[in-house]
Amino acid sequence: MTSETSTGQDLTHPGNGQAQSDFHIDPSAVKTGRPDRSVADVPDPVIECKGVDIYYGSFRAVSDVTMVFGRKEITALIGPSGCGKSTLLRSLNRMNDLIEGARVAGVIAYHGQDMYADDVDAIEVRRKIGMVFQKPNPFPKSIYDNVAYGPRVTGMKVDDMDDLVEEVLTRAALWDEVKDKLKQSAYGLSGGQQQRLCIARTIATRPEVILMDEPCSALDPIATAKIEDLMHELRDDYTIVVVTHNMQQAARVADRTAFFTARPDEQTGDRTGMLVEFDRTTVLFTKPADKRTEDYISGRFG
Ligand SMILES: Nc1ncnc2c1ncn2[C@@H]1O[C@H](COP(=O)(O)OP(=O)(O)OP(=O)(O)O)[C@@H](O)[C@H]1O
Repeated sequence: MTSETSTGQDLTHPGNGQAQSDFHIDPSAVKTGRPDRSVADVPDPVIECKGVDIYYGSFRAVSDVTMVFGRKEITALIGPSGCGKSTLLRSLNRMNDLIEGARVAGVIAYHGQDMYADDVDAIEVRRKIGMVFQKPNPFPKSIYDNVAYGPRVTGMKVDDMDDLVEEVLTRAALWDEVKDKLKQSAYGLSGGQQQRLCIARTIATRPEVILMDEPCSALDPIATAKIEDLMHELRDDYTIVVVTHNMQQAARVADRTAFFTARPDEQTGDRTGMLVEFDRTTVLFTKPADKRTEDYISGRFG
């Protein structure tokens, strides 16, 4: 079988030109990834990582990551279990601060400012850089109050909360499904609806960046497709970073993809995560520069 992307690249022959019957990426997924939008050669940085190491106590979980997250782009972090994707993601809005013993070395800058500098307020960082988790985790409150919660507790100036709730739920592609039951418990929603509510809750405080940690892994394929559609909608206004185990999902949604792997740390012997390759998604999936990337995306590793 020979399949081609919209750019005419042969997806069954990634990288080295050898036929691979076990190539796991659905070529049509790559083809439909970003047909409507070209991706700049160089991202316009919102968040920059420079020589980032992340530790849990003395264990170095992530080693020497240097990469940028581009404005109004979706960046996917992929790689085998334990390579530090979630650890890196959590460091991008100082969520790791909440984990005992977690520590970041190197620089993570938000619009050029070191977000770990002494005078930076971690709460403010998390307001600008929100996070959506793997398992939908609405508060035990009404649908309305889930959305209103963030603006209320952060003291955000809101002219009309009803308007904000409607706007945000509309933006999260949920309004039509919930507009007649706003006062009902969020727990009455399906998993996919709950996840869209969590996205609504995140954007209610007007962040610039949304971090998503495997946002669809607890969802069925239909709910997953809705979240992916929503991500496509949101990228017009937000910078999104998504951790996913699902390579097809990275190929479908992401402008750029970073592939990580884990290798024994030269200093400690522990397995530490490292960035192998970071490129435009279509390039990474069709012409990976590194053999390890090629092995991973072709299903021969991890
Ligand atoms: N809270 C923690 N305390 C100590 N070690 C941790 C903690 N969280 C993660 N780790 C370790 O850090 C390394 C990276 O884990 P992380 O969860 O970031 O990887 P991952 O690539 O996201 O994995 P997965 O795909 O399985 O979710 C692993 O060795 C893991 O055991």
